[in-house]
Amino acid sequence: MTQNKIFGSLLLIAGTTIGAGMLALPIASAGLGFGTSSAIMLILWALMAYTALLMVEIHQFAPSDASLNHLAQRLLGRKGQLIANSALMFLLYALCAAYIAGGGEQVNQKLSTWLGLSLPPQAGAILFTLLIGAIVGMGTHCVDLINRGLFALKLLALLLMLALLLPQVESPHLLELPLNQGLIITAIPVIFTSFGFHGSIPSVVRYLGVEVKALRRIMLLGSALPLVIYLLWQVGSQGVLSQSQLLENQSLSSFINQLASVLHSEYLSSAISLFADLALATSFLGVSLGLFDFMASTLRREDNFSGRSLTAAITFLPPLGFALFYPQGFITALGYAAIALVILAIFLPVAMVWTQRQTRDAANMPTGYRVAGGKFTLMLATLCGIVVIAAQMFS
Ligand SMILES: N[C@@H](Cc1ccccc1)C(=O)O
Repeated sequence: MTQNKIFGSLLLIAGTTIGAGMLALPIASAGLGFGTSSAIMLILWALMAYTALLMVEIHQFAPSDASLNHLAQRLLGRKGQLIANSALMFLLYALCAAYIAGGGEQVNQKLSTWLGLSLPPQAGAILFTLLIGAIVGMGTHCVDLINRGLFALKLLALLLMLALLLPQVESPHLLELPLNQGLIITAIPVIFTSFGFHGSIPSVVRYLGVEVKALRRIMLLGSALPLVIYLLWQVGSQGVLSQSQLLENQSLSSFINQLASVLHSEYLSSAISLFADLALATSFLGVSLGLFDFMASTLRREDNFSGRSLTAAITFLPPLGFALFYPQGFITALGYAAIALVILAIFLPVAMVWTQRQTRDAANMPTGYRVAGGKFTLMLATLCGIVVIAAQMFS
């Protein structure tokens, strides 16, 4: 196993995590203040890193090409497999819906500033979906090539944005107290989704092989990197805008415009807008390709033009429908994604580890690697998952 592969896997995990959800962080945590929102971020990061380690514990006794579907079936039976597949489908649909709504807002914004067109909000969503849908329809190879290029650009735009934004921070903004503690409830699900990446764990295991030590390091570092970047992004955005200014903007494009208007730098506004566009495009490409492949294998359509068109329609029309009804539904859809993500990234890993530990102990098999904390931590993680779902239901 080369250092190169480890580095590649780290980037894969960090790259899936740092998506358009990051754009929602300052909007969703508006009114909470920097201190409270950072504390929530730390807790949710620890939760996600813990369950990623649980997945490593599960993968160690399975073939290196095992998918989530396979693991759920082996450890939890048909019912577990059904739950895993339904949660995955719901997660991918909700994320696509969020990305289309967010991307649509950005496209509309561009059309009005560049061409002076003022189109209904739905037009942007349709254009954005057609563009990304056409790329996904051309196949994995095409998505891979375009995604690599956009991904590299996204990282550059991110670094540039942070480098320009951080010097403008005014520390008094960062010390503001929460305006309303009740806002925590709306913030939790969105922050939780922004730390999600668990769908990529099987791909990393397949790529690296079942190397427990390396996998553990990758899960911890690959999720810690987004944590650092998110905290810097929060310092940047919450340090430039006051809590009440942040609270005024509940849509993506108005938040970006607001940031641009208080920052007296053309470059910085362009870097933020460029990063937002790239984050939306790469997230949507990655997630919709996942959904497309999932649908293609579930429906077993043939791989010809009519088969692919039908799969594309099933992949893109439902989330587009959502975005047409709720053009400002970016944050809302990210919140709903959290429900499915709790099932996939908390409940399933906990249930699978629980079963695996019990069967191995009962049969006196070697324990192998076990994540620290025992039953208590498994139950604590489950409780946190219930809190996230409850927060989404009541917000
Ligand atoms: N973390 C991603 C969302 C995501 C969740 C779960 C799996 C994959 C992606 C984002 O910020 O956009």
